[in-house]
Amino acid sequence: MSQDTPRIEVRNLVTLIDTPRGVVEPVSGITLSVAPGETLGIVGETGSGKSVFVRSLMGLMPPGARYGQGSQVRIGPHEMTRLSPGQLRNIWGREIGLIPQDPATSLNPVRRIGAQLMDCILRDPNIAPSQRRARAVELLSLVGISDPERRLEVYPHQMSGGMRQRVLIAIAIALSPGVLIADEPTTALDVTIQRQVLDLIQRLQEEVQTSVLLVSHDLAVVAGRSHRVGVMYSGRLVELLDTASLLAGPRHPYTRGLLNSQAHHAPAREDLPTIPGEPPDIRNRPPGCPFAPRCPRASALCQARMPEFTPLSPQGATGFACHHPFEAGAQTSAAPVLRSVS
Ligand SMILES: Nc1ncnc2c1ncn2[C@@H]1O[C@H](COP(=O)(O)OP(=O)(O)OP(=O)(O)O)[C@@H](O)[C@H]1O
Repeated sequence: MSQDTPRIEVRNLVTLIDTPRGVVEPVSGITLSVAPGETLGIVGETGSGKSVFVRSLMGLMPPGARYGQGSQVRIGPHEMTRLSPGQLRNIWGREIGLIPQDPATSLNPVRRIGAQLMDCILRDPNIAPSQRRARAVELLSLVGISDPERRLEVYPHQMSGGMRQRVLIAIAIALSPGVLIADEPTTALDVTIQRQVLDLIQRLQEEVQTSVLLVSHDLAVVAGRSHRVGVMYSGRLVELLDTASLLAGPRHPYTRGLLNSQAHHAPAREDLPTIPGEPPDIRNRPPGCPFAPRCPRASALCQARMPEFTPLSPQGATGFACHHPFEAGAQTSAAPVLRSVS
């Protein structure tokens, strides 16, 4: 596999979930790839399908969920949609590491930090049993935990939320996976700690050339840290753009609305409207573009037909799905606000 081969390659990913009220499709035809050493941000409102998407990438499907026909998810050399549970468990940690949302519930409360780290380290055939403790100390130092020898002996409740999140990052990188998925890694943390944790993920990404998928409902969190940003709406990828284009003026009206709504980070400004209305219920999606009912530019065409993804660069590394996109670079008044917070 060459240096340039994407580490993550997703083609037409559809995730279906059987529910008592019928089948729902929280992830609906997503295609994207992530290069070695690249950080791709994934942003979308609550319920847009981000969590089901990242779990589908890992083969960690919710109960009752399955891949739609023709879905492809390649992580490194593995086609995830075809693996057995045993094969998947072997890949988790080695090829793909997950930094979960909530450090408070993701660690075992009754086991010491060192023991939890050791569970991962002992899966590494290159680390001799006599070196495992040293490796645990090294990992805690790497994620910026001071006095690591002593911290191996403590329980999760004896650490702050930010420190627990660092431990989870140490666990995620213990086997040096080529891909790290950070699913809302800072939602549960206060703003200063948020920044430190994001800095840490970025530093690890740069030092080790990991590919990172950084998932957040908050565009400001991903904008300053990602090479490209994918915008999800109602289970679909509506825009995929490089960060410079995001700040210069996105093409999709939803991305613009999202950008404008980020003004909540700054003092209220009347010239930055938020998006009126609610996303559609996925049990009852409109036939055309799911954003049409809220979109100021929507026409009869949008109500009737879902727009195709229009690629703007080779292999669809960037593009948008909209019948009435904004002109490239057409300014939005929110970009300076976003630039100042990321
Ligand atoms: N196990 C499930 N059974 C049925 N529907 C589900 C299941 N899990 C998720 N969904 C639905 O799929 C949609 C997407 O959910 P998902 O949790 O992926 O959104 P999200 O963007 O990650 O939101 P949040 O930021 O709140 O986590 C939602 O409408 C949700 O109700």
